[in-house]
Amino acid sequence: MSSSITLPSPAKLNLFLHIVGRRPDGYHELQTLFQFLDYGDEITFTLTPGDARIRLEEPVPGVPDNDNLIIRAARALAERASHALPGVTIRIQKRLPMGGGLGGGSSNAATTLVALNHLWELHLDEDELAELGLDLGADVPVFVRGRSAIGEGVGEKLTPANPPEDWFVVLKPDCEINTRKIFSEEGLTRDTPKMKIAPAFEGDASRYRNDCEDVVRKLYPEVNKSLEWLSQFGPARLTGTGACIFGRFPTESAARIIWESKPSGITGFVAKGVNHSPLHKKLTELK
Ligand SMILES: C[C@@](CO)(OP(=O)(O)O)[C@H](O)COP(=O)(O)OP(=O)(O)OC[C@H]1O[C@@H](n2ccc(N)nc2=O)[C@H](O)[C@@H]1O
Ligand SMILES: Nc1ncnc2c1ncn2[C@@H]1O[C@H](COP(=O)(O)OP(=O)(O)O)[C@@H](O)[C@H]1O
Repeated sequence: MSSSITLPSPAKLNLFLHIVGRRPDGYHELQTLFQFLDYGDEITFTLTPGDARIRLEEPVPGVPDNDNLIIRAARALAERASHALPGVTIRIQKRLPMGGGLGGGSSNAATTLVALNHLWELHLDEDELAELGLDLGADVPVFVRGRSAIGEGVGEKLTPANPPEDWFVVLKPDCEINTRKIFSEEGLTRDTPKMKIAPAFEGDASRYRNDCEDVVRKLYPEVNKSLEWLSQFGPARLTGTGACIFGRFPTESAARIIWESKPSGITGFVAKGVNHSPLHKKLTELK
């Protein structure tokens, strides 16, 4: 087996996000529809026999290595091994904005768990990896499992879903949003009635909301302005707790026309929504 592997670490969108209650520990209970994008970071893992260290070739700017979810995921997995493991050097090509609601950090953690389970030949099954991932972040399990899904609880109870694989214009307003801050806002909607989730949800996600959107629009005028602009062309939403927003289009060319006309100074990208994670697709091709 090759001792080096390069794998995608895709973004997710929350096509809708309802807050349906609060747990005794203060965490919010959600109902959210996750879909992956065929766009994200890329991570290369190279085993280093003779050097037991788990290290990043270069730090992610602003994230100390010990806090980096890639390192934390690799260490958590290594603890599960019953024998000495070769070390690993990890290189990340970061494309996803941090604090964007695209799940970049969680996706990096999931790609690390899946990649090193393979390279280290640990044979943990999907349930075990998802459980390890949940300790790192609520969004990690859906990235480990790699199928679009409705998330309940804090996002860890997953029911597979098949939303249409539309094209998206994703815009990143010029601000970083802290998830904790949004969840502690007094004015946040926390009592959206729970929906009954049918298996293989295929409904029209644009009929549903993101309950964080009103609060985020009020606190971050940049997000409000971008949403107003994108909404002219069709349904537009916030993903997660922001800051990124997305508009949905039936074809790539329709999305690109809007992307080309965006106001100057806004960053972002055009990507396709996919119900099977590019991570798992690539891994299957390699096996
Ligand atoms: C909102 C979502 C939707 O996909 O995504 P992002 O916007 O972060 O991408 C996630 O549920 C984000 O979950 P998670 O990754 O665990 O969030 P963290 O940044 O660890 O949470 C920071 C803090 O927000 C609060 N928090 C988080 C999640 C949740 N369901 N209820 C909460 O009350 C808690 O106080 C927590 O300590
Ligand atoms: N590998 C990583 N990539 C991105 N962020 C990371 C990583 N490891 C830890 N973090 C921390 O996680 C926070 C949330 O990042 P991210 O998951 O990209 O955003 P969001 O949860 O809003 O989608 C960052 O602000 C950063 O401090």
